[in-house]
Amino acid sequence: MVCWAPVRWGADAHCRLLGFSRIHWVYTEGVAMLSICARHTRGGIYLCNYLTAQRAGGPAPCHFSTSQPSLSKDHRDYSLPNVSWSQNLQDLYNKYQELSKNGNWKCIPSCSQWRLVKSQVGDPMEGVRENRFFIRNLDKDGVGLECCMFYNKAEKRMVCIFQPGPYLEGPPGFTHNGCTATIIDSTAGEVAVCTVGMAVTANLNIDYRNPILLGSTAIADSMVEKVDGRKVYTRCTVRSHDDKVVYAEATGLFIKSNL
Ligand SMILES: CCCCCCCC(=O)SCCNC(=O)CCNC(=O)[C@H](O)C(C)(C)COP(=O)(O)OP(=O)(O)OC[C@H]1O[C@@H](n2cnc3c(N)ncnc32)[C@H](O)[C@@H]1OP(=O)(O)O
Repeated sequence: MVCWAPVRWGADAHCRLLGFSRIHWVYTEGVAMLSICARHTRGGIYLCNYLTAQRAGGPAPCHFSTSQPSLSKDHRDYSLPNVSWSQNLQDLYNKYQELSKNGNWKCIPSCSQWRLVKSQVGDPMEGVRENRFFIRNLDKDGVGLECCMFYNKAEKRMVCIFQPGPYLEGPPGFTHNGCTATIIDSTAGEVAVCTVGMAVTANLNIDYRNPILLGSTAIADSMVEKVDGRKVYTRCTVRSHDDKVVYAEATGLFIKSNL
């Protein structure tokens, strides 16, 4: 069975989770979302330049990254703790790892997938190209998004514990709302995909309740509310690590892929 997956967080892991044997990587939102959301970050500008250069067939700018992975390198699992993690993030990670021991929760690995793919469905970057894991697209630990997702199949629920870094600044000292939207979209999208198979976002409504301080630890808690044919209705709440502050509430509609 073939799974057509967009370049997303853990898509590879999910395809395996869902029992797909082959994975074809399809370029979808990467460039568009990077140019909107990541433009505000130094790394984002590098990435935009890099992707623009690639599309034009030229070389990547040399300032893109000093630790740019090579295609032959093993993939790194970005969901593992690193030194930039705060104690709060580490504590939450430990909590969900503990909950995973009885099998109710499952930690979702996130990989920086770099694959050689050929255009199969009108890929705008035809030929050989490189794919990156969008929500963790800065190689340097701690400057972008540090995060890890946990899935609960019985509850049709996905949580993403995360810590936004300084390159994700919107209002001074606080997280850009585009970043929060990305986390919500990714977390809700993941639970939709885990529930029905490949699906894409058709609609996302977000109420931003409170700003998220950069460097703080938060949780995006998403669940599937209803499946109606190809339509998957999800709900997501983003709150502080101690559940005291609600940062955002969202509903999302995902449509199961026909492919
Ligand atoms: C591991 C991977 C994680 C995945 C996370 C995914 C997160 C993403 O960012 S995905 C990328 C961003 N999203 C996209 O690119 C999607 C762009 N849009 C599309 O491709 C299409 O519009 C698509 C697929 C959503 C729907 O098109 P299509 O397959 O033709 O279905 P269509 O017949 O129009 O709609 C199916 C049903 O959904 C409803 N629907 C579609 N869009 C909407 C909408 N925006 N609002 C409400 N209802 C909608 C239709 O009314 C229809 O309902 P019904 O069956 O009751 O008549």
